[in-house]
Amino acid sequence: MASIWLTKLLGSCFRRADDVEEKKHDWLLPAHTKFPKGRTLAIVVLDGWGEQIPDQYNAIHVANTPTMDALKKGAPEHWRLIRAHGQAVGLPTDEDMGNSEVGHNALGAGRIFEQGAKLVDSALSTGKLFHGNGFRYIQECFAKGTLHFIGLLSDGGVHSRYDQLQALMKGCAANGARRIRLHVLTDGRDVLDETSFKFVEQLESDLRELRKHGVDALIASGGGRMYVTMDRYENDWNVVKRGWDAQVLGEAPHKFKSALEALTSLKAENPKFNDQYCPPFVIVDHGGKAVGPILDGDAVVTFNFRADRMIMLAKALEYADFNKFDRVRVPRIHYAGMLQYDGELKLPGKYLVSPPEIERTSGEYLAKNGLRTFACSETVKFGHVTFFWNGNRSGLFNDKLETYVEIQSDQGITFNEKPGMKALEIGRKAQDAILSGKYDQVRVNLPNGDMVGHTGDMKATVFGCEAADKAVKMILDAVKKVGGIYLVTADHGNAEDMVKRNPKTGQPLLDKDGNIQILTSHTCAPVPIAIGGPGLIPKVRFRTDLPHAGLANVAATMMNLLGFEAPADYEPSLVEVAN
Ligand SMILES: O=C(O)[C@@H](CO)OP(=O)(O)O
Ligand SMILES: [Mn+2]
Ligand SMILES: [Mn+2]
Repeated sequence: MASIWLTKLLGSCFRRADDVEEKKHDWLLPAHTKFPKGRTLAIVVLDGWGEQIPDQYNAIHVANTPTMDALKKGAPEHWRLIRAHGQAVGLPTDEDMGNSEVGHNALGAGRIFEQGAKLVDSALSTGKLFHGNGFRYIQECFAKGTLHFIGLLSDGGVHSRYDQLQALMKGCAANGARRIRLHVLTDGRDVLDETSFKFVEQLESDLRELRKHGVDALIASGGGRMYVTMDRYENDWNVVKRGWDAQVLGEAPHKFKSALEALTSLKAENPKFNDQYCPPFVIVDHGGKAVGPILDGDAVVTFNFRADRMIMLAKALEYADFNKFDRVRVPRIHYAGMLQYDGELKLPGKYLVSPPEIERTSGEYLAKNGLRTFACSETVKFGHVTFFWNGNRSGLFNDKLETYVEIQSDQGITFNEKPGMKALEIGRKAQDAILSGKYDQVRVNLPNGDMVGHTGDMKATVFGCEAADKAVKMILDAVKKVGGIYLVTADHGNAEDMVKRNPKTGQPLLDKDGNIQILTSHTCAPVPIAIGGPGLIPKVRFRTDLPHAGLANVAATMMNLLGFEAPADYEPSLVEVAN
């Protein structure tokens, strides 16, 4: 008896040891038979830098960008285009433009995951959303409290989509919500400027419909996404505070009877009015009382599926211990995010749809294989090369092997005011990291094409692209000095197209006053990828058998360039060594 017991025990010990061994083995990347190890690899992501018709509305084409132009001459062996939008990055359709979250997720994870937009679509269409724990949690407040929705009023599909909000409101009403308040953030960044009017009209009509069915449903507050609530990476907490005051406290410098009146009056008052920077406003009743502050016993849903610009608000709503601004009054609420926005912080704790499970990212593999990584950008893009790159996971995998450096972004300005942004500082930090010999991978994001492109200011965007090009040169020079390798790419298009075009002719579209319609959003354009540097062994070239490759093919490429085979389930590497 005892010996059987002992055999079993020993057996299980051995099995456990085997399992551990297997786990460890899983993480070890085999050495590549052709690509050597030990060459510093610089990875540069030009944010918002796509390939488009080379005309006067293409800021990258107009800009003087000798470094990027020289890389292009390496085509087709060392320069090519890859997909950065639609299904290639896990978005619902090929009509969906790319964005930083899905772009950097794909770059870092080496595989295509169904992204938030798609997961929410399916949770809504199957009705699964209304049966989950997150929904039950907010539902507990429906009988006595108000249900508040806070999010981006847009159909851009980058942070949110209006049809999802519609389905959510309807579903909540059908499942018992009796009082609903909307706290809207106007867009103008993923959609054309001043489309806020159209979205507010649509929302008012949907709320009227709900009221007909006995639901007390109203817009309670509003503000522009870049000035109210949707800051990211803790660049400027004042942005979140402005939103808090309007949404929670029911206080704002501007008070109106309706959201449409708010937009119309604010625009009439200020010739520079635009959707992105609309000041905060509160809707009041005839007695001047805010119609929907967030109170004890209420439920709150942040309906954006994208993470970065919801995390700060999620912290303010969820953390008992919070010192970023004076919340004045902290209501006891049931709060759920559309998704969980940060997998490491488990923030928020309750959510309506489970986020994509982006695991085994390249960053984690590199750390497990002892490679040393340096990642850097300025605040507004810092999380892109860290948090997004690592599958929406904050923090380091290994603090002995990784260094993440954030350069503080300018605060309180629109980036056309200082279009150079911190590109040269990022270039300098990358240079130092490369020359130090302390890192195997040095990874940066250069924000100009995107952040300045979003302002719609052509001249400033041209300047910004030139600054980014200079930073690329600084990095390439350092790579040259240490005999390293570079991989330069982008996460999606933006600066290469500054006007809305007729899809058939490619000519710019005019608005009703005859002015060219400015495009502030991302695009569906492919993006360049270039490799090179003295560390690249002879005869390395891009494969020609992957014409539809996208951002997800970059991680395996990078692992090869570092001397490793990529995991078998990663999208294939773009490079080969010719015979
Ligand atoms: O600024 C943002 O939030 C988006 C556009 O909505 O841009 P990016 O995906 O490049 O971060
Ligand atoms: Mn981007
Ligand atoms: Mn952008």
